[in-house]
Formats: sequence, structure tokens, C-alpha cells
Amino acid sequence: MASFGVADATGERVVDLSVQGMTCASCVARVEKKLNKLDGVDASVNLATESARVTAPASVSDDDLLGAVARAGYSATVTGTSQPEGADVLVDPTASDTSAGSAAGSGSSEGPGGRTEGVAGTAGAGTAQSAAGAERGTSEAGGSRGAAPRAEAAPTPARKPAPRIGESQIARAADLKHRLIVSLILSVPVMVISMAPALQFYGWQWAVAAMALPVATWGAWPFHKAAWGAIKHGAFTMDTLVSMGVIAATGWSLWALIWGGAGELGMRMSMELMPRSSGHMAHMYFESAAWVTTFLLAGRFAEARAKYRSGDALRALLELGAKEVTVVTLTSPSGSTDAVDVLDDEGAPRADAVRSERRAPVDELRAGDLFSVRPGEKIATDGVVIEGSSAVDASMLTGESVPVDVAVGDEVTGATVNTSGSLLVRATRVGEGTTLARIGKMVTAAQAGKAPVQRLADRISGVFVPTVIGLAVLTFLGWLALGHPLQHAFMAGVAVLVIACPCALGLATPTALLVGSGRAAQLGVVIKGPEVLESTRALDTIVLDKTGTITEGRMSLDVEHDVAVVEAAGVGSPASATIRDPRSSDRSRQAHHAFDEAPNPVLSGPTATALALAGAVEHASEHPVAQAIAVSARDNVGELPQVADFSNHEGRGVSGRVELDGTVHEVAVGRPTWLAEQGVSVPDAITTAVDDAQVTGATAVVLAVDGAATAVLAVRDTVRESSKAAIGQLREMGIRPVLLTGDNARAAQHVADEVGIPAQDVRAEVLPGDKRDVVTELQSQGHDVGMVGDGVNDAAALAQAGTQGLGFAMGSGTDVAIEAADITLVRADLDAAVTAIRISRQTLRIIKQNLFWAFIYNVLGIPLAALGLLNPMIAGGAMACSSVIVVTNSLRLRRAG
Ligand SMILES: Nc1ncnc2c1ncn2[C@@H]1O[C@H](COP(=O)(O)OP(=O)(O)OP(=O)(O)O)[C@@H](O)[C@H]1O
Repeated sequence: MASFGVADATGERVVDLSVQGMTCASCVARVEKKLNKLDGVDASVNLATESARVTAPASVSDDDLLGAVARAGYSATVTGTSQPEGADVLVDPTASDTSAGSAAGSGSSEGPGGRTEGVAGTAGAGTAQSAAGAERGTSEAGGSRGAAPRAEAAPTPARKPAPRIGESQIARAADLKHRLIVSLILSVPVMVISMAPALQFYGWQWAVAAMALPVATWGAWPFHKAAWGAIKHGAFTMDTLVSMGVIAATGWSLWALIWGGAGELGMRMSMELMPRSSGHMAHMYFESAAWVTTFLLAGRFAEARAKYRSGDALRALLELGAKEVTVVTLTSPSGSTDAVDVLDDEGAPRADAVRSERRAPVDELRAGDLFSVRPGEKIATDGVVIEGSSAVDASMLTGESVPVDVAVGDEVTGATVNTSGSLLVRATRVGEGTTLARIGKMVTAAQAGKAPVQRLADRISGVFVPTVIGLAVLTFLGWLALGHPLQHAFMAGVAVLVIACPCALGLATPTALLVGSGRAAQLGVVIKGPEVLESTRALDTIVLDKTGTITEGRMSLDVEHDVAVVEAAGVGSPASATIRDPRSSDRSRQAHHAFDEAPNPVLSGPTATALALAGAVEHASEHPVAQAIAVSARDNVGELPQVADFSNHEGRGVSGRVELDGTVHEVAVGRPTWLAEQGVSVPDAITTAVDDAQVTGATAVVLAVDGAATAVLAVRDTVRESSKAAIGQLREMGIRPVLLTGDNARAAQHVADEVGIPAQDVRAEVLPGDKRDVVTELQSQGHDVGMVGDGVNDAAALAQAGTQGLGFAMGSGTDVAIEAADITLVRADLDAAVTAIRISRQTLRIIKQNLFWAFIYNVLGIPLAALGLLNPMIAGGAMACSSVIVVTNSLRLRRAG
């Protein structure tokens, strides 16, 4: 398992910082660069959580880190320090062989620690392992099951307040909104009165000044403040331009009002096109100052809100966790609270131990602590059940709607809900190490490191802004040098600043995004944020999950043709193995099969036995294969027997104990290769039956009863109608589709042939944990990879695709996948992915056009302004015009897709 910047050498520590003032990707890069410059420091900065995680050697103090952030122009506070001991506290979730789905779903089945029991030996394995785990202690990477509550065994990361993502953005948006409303209310009369001499009442200039001044000072305060902050670090930003333009226009107007003669009562002023025509009297430009401020506030407000929304996924996820916990302390008759004195060899509480309970915030819980969970309560953190049994609902993490039974020795996952019985749980992972936090980190990691489309504007502004300021100064000096009066020189300079102030720039991105994403939503596509658009441009490879993405994901089992009982030793009388010729597509031509005489709909004999046993264990799983088998079993044999000790082995199969006709059987259903690995004996007839079924494109799973393979069940899925056309369209867009599946190679190839994906682009028999590696591998070959999946067994791959490309979650997928994905396809159809890419690319194109229009007015206007052919008012008009063009252009996206 890889670690998240955790060093194993002594002296190193992991410091979490909360960083204030970052607004864009370039801020992240700046902070990261300054931190990484420190000797031995490895920093990763996240904009969404406004935090930095730094691995620092002992030689670098916290103050050094804070100093580095300050040098980048931001402020930071230390929110936590953890020692890199106990790698399980800070493991990289995505590097585990358990995908998010499986990790989250480890409520009662296999967790990251991996329950490795054989098929025929599930009973009691949990408890036995628990005891073994207690000996190994918590250092066992990823699988801290069995961490006994000994002080020395428990990793004790420093307390860290839960991140409150985007809170500063809410405050920022609220503040901008406030300023925007007030500025707008004041700017309208300023503009109307300044432009219409007929409305210029006695003393109007003073009234206009009184209305414009609060806008130019208080309203534009965010720009002044940011400009000042940037200048202090020698940087010029758009804020510099806005701030200077507003200050210059206001300063000039004040001068004109007080000393330049414009304050003369009874004076009227018309809108003048050229500074020279203003004659002897100084002109006022309050309306320019007010409107520049108002327009830009509107843009910034839209931006802040969009930014807050981009953190929704993470917020939703982290808020899932329990806030409080009932901590249980066990005390032995001798007064000891040591684990050895209060727990027995099995890890269960000793009968003579006295219990005391107290409510505490979840943050206080440490690995090794005991806590109780009542029915209906959320499980506080990941742990192992040491007393009681219940059913746990993990649907909020996995989408798996059926609660899973848990008993002593089973792992439970924090944030899942205990539905029925009371449980006593020993915490194995707390804080950063929990499944929930890992998924959160995965989402964050997936969200970080993307290039927002605004970067283009930032890049241009890096050159544009200083150039404009230089031009404004040159204009001013040039006019003076040519012997013009100060007022004209100053006004020309201000006109340059104002026309150059790219007001439409604030609208270019948000409006296009708004319209583009609205249109996408109409077509069943939810786009997460601006960075997604940029990713679609470069996308050249798209990994498509097979089941549920290319295919319907609704499998079916035709009992008459697709169940072959090969050997029924120990479960009734042996049946002959007769398997239909699978190469024939006409099922009616099958002359012999094992169940010709079987009365339908209610079967009897070996097939019924096989179906009842397989159906009983599959009933507890949500996998499409499982559902097909369970439904078919119920239809054909009626009521299914109960299953005990059910285990779901992600990407492999299921196991459990089933009592049938008074005998208890160890039953497993799953991939033939997995069963063979578990030591199940697989007769040749089974292998042949599997091969025969797979050739037809079916997913063949094997039923093993008491350690012997007895039947083959071939389930079939149908390719979605739209898949083939959608794959063709992807190709037309220059995107290479790659099929990825956990299913067998032949079934995969069958589907690939049907939709037109060549054999070299099919990756079959990939375990859920390895799917992410396929994406990583493609990325390392230099491809920009998108991934479409439903998150059931590919959440990690989806998140990985999101790091450099795009993750598309199918609407029918899990909540976590949907939250983690860049794009959610509400309409579960592959052509929704095509629509998503198309709309995203169109939106990106429109944004670029908008940026062009936002700049072109300035670029053309600047020479005119410098020549004194434009007064700041006209400059303001031109800006408004460019804004209109930008908005109109964005509206074209209403017909996109
Ligand atoms: N509940 C189950 N019962 C029986 N077999 C299963 C079960 N779950 C998984 N398997 C076996 O493991 C294989 C891989 O499963 P996995 O969930 O990784 O992929 P999949 O659903 O077949 O396809 P995809 O990767 O395209 O979504 C399945 O094809 C099946 O053979």
C-alpha cells in the first residue's frame, strides 16, 4: 500500500495546514512551490478544502512552514500534526486493492484487511482472526482489525478539527452579494443622471458623487484589498486594474467636482465622446467607476458561488459521519482498564468487567477504544464488533440497499447505520484512517490538480495588466509632453485604464457555464465544475465499464438452458451433466439438458437443490449476477433457505452457510478461478461447461457446495441499444473506447464485438481493486483518460480517471460515485456520455470566444483611448457592449448537445 506522504523515518511528521486566501489553481501552485522549496518537505495543497498536507523533517519547524505560506502571499494555521507511525492512519485509499465501494461495503464482509477464509470455513473465522489480529497490533497495514485497546498499540494522531470545506466561500459569496446589491442600487441613478442632462437637477453632481463614492470605496473594497495584497508581493492581477481604474476615475471625478469646476451648481453635463470636446470644464466619471465596480462584483459573486458548489461532494461525504459516540469503559474487579484484564482471549468483554458509558465527540475516539452502537444509530468509526449482532445499512456509502448482517468478529464501517441489534465495537481506525475519510480523500485527490479554465484568463492577465498600466502611464506622459492640459492627459490615461478593464471577463466563464450546464442537465448530464470542461478537450481515451454501462446491467438466468448441474455429491442424487451447445443461438434446438423433465415453474431434483443453495447466498448480494440467480431461484424453487455467515468477496463471488433439509452446507458462488484458488475441487465437466457458456458471451459462475464445484450457472446481460452508436460517435470525436470488466475474457470480447471495440482494447477479468491500475497505466502512457462506470466496483477507477481526465458516473450508480464523478449521467445510457463530452467541449469553445470578445474591445479600445478619442464613459459603454456580446454568445449553448 502506498502512503499519503507519510514517511517512515523517525523525525518526520505530517502537518496539516489550513490555508486562507487561495482563490485559484495558480494560488495552489504558488503555495505548493514555496513549501516544497524547503529542504525535505513534501507538500500537497488543496483548493477545495483550503488545506495543505505537508510531510516535513524535524529540521523544518511549523513556523518555517507558515513562513513559506506567508511568503507566497497567503496565511495559514496548523490544524494538526501526526506522526507517520501506524501507516494505517494515513494510507492512500486508492492504492488499496479494495475499491471505495468494497472498502465502504466492508460492513460485514471482506474489508481492507482481507478476510481470507476458505470457502468452506467461514464459521468463526472472524473471531479467530480477531484474536490473531490482536497479537499483530495496529501496525498491520490497512487491516487494523483486532487492534486491542492497549495504549501502546493505538496510533494516536493529533486532534484535528473536521475540515469545514468551502465555508470561507459561503462567507465570501454572502459578502459579495451584499456589496453587489448596494452597488447596483446606487449605480443605476448615477448612470441615468450622468447620461441624461434633462434629469440633472440642481446640485445633481453632488448627489451623484454621494451615491458613487460608497460604490467606489466600500463596493470595490474586495478589489482594492486584493490588488494591495498582490502589489505587496510584486504581482499584478485583474484586481490591480480594476482597483486602479476605479480609484483613478473616482479620484479624477472628485478633483473635477471640487476644483475643476464640475461642482458648480446649476451646471449640466452631457455625455461627451471625446475628452477634448469637454471644453474648459473638467468632466466627471463617477458612472464609470460605479459600473466597473458593479459589473465586476456580479462576476465575482457568481464565481464564489460556483466555487462553493464545487466542494459539495466532499461536504456531503464528510457530513455523513457520526458526530457523537457512546464510549464504553470496561473496568476489571481489580480496577484495571487494561485490555488484558477486561477482554478475554477472543477479544470479547469478560463477564466480570464493569461497564461505564459516556457520550463524547467522535473526535475524541482513539483506535482501541470501545463504543456502543444502539439500533438506528450511526456507527462512529471503523471497528470490529466484539459483542452483539445486528444488520448494518451501508447504502449511504455503497448504494447497496440491503442491510448486511454483522456479528462478533465482523468489521463495521463508520457512518453506516446500525439497524437492529445493539453492538459493542472496538475502534480500529479513527480520524484520517477511516473508510469515510479515505473516500473523502479519494474525492479530494480526484478534485485536486485540475486546470480550471480561468487559468487562461489568469495567464493573459499576467501580461495584460502590467502592459495596460504601462500604457496608461505612457498615455498620460505623452499627452503632457505634447503640451496638452493636465486634465486631458489624465483623462486619456484613465480612459485607457477603464477601457482596458476587462469587465466582460468576469462574465465570460460563469455565463457560459451556467447555460452550458443547464442545457446539459436538460439532456440528463450533470457537470461538476469548470475544470471538467477543460478535461473534455484533451480526452483521447475513454474506459467503459462493461456491466451496467455498455450493457443493461440487468442479468438474467434462464434455468432451462443455462444451469448445468455437473456433480451433486452430498446435495442430493448426482445428475448427469448435459449442457446445451452454447454456440447455437437458437435455444429451442437444444435437445438435451439436465432438466427436460423438471416440472416448471417449480423445479425439483438436483437443479432445484443447486438453485436453492445458490439463490440463498446470492439473495444477500446486490451484484447483477447475484440478483439474476436469486430471482430465478425464487421463481423456480419458491421460498429460499436462510443464509448464515454471508460474505461478499468483491469481484469474485459470495459465500455463506445454508441449511437445506436439515444439513448445513458451506456454499460459495463465484468466478471459477476464485473458487479454484479457495481449494474447491473443480471437475473437468465444470470447466467444460464454463468454457461452453463463456463462448456464447455469458457470465458463467460456479456453485461450490462443501468444497466441491457442483453446478455452472450462466447469466446473460443485454447490450444497451444505444451503446454501439455511442461508441461510434466517441470514435468520431477522436476518442478511443476501451472496455474494462471484471467479467471473463470471452464474455467481454463478445460484448466488444457487438459494439465495435477491437480485441486489443478489451481488458477483462480485472479485479475491482485493479481497475484503477488500468486507468493509471493508460494515463502513464500519456493518454487523457475518461472513465464511465456506475461506481459499484469501479469507484476508485472513476476517481483515478478524475485526477487527470474525467470520471463519468452512471445515474444508477452509487451516491459516492456520483459525488466523486466529474460528470453524472442521469440518463443511464452511453450516449449521455457522448452528449456530456459534446456539450462540455462546446461550452469550452464558447468560453474561449467570450474571453476573446472580452479582450478584443479592450485591445481595440486602448489605442483609441490613448489617442484621446474615447472618454471613459464611452469606454464604459464599450465594456457593456462586450458584456452583452458575451452573454448572448453564452445563450447559444441553449441549443447545444
Ligand atoms: N455475487 C456474485 N455471485 C457470483 N459471482 C460473482 C458475484 N460477484 C462477482 N462475481 C464474479 O466475479 C466477476 C467479476 O465481478 P465484478 O463485479 O468485478 O465485475 P462485473 O460486474 O462482472 O463486470 P464489470 O466489471 O463490467 O462491472 C463476475 O463476472 C462474476 O463471475
